[in-house]
Amino acid sequence: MRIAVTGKQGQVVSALLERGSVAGVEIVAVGRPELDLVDRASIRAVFSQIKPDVIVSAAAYTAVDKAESEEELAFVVNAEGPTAIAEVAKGLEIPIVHLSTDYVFSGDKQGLYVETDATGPVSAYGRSKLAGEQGIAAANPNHVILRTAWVYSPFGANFVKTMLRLAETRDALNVVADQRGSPTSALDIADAVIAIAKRLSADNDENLRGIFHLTGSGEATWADFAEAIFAGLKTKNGKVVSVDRITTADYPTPAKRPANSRLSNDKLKQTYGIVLPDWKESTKVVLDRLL
Ligand SMILES: NC(=O)C1=CN([C@@H]2O[C@H](COP(=O)(O)OP(=O)(O)OC[C@H]3O[C@@H](n4cnc5c(N)ncnc54)[C@H](OP(=O)(O)O)[C@@H]3O)[C@@H](O)[C@H]2O)C=CC1
Ligand SMILES: Cc1cn([C@H]2C[C@H](O)[C@@H](COP(=O)(O)OP(=O)(O)O[C@H]3O[C@@H](C)C(=O)[C@@H](O)[C@H]3O)O2)c(=O)[nH]c1=O
Ligand SMILES: [Mg+2]
Repeated sequence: MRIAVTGKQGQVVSALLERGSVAGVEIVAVGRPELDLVDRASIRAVFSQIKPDVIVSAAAYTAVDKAESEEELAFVVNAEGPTAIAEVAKGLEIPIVHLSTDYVFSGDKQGLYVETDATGPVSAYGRSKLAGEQGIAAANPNHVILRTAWVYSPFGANFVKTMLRLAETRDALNVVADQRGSPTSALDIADAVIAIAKRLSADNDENLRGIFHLTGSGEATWADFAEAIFAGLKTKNGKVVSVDRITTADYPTPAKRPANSRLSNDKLKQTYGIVLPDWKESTKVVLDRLL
């Protein structure tokens, strides 16, 4: 099976390239310059040459704060581009698996978010990703939209790498303790995406299509996540960094973030039998590679 995935250096595309060889699946990464999400002509040209069985739409404008001042560009990259890719997939009669985000929700709900809950993004990034979900669903019924969250990995830019970098020069860090979600390893996402892509290309069942939540098991605040990272750092090289637990109000940012980002993964478990490992276990795996 051949999977075309958008982007070249991103976390999820990098994880797919690594995990694809383990799973015996050919992964073809398509990104700039051949495929630029702001250039519709490049989107139409590239996939018919690759002849994939499934397209994975992983490329995105992910700079959450910067998107507040570049909302138009975020919409082109996160909504118009992926919608055009879904149209291409429709023309090729193949499924598209698209990555979306917890940031499509407001964070005001008390419990876990399920797939049918009302969306209500509170940031430009979240609005652009929601528009992407809607465009894809309208363009190609043969789609799976995977809402994940708090992605980290040995690749690209992410919270784990930021914490380790800051730890080089600091003994204590202020980290928000009133936003709750589930850190998710891109390596675990890649394994799930490959399993889902295999099922989709073999089975037309419409129950396999639609929106699914896909996050690491367990939950944490960003402060909990930072503490787990620094616990791993201490074990590895003895460096001690303490976390001062602060509120969102004490950490002003251009973009608002949901206070509650916790997503129920029951639908994915029931439909596909997929459950991601606990975030603490996967954090250790990533720290082992980074340290
Ligand atoms: N990171 C996170 O915490 C979360 C991410 N997601 C979603 O998961 C998906 C994967 O995220 P992640 O791997 O972390 O993303 P990254 O930020 O690591 O990578 C972004 C990717 O998008 C590509 N890209 C950006 N702009 C363009 C463009 N104009 N044309 C072509 N490619 C472009 C980049 O290209 P290049 O290779 O050239 O740099 C890169 O490969 C995204 O859809 C994201 O919205 C969902 C929840 C959380
Ligand atoms: C660096 C730093 C961040 N923070 C806070 C800010 C923020 O609330 C939280 C996480 O910071 P980040 O900049 O990594 O967060 P952010 O870029 O908003 O992460 C999001 O990215 C997009 C792409 C998604 O789709 C989301 O699921 C989520 O992963 O931690 C601190 O409290 N202290 C710090 O030293
Ligand atoms: Mg960020």
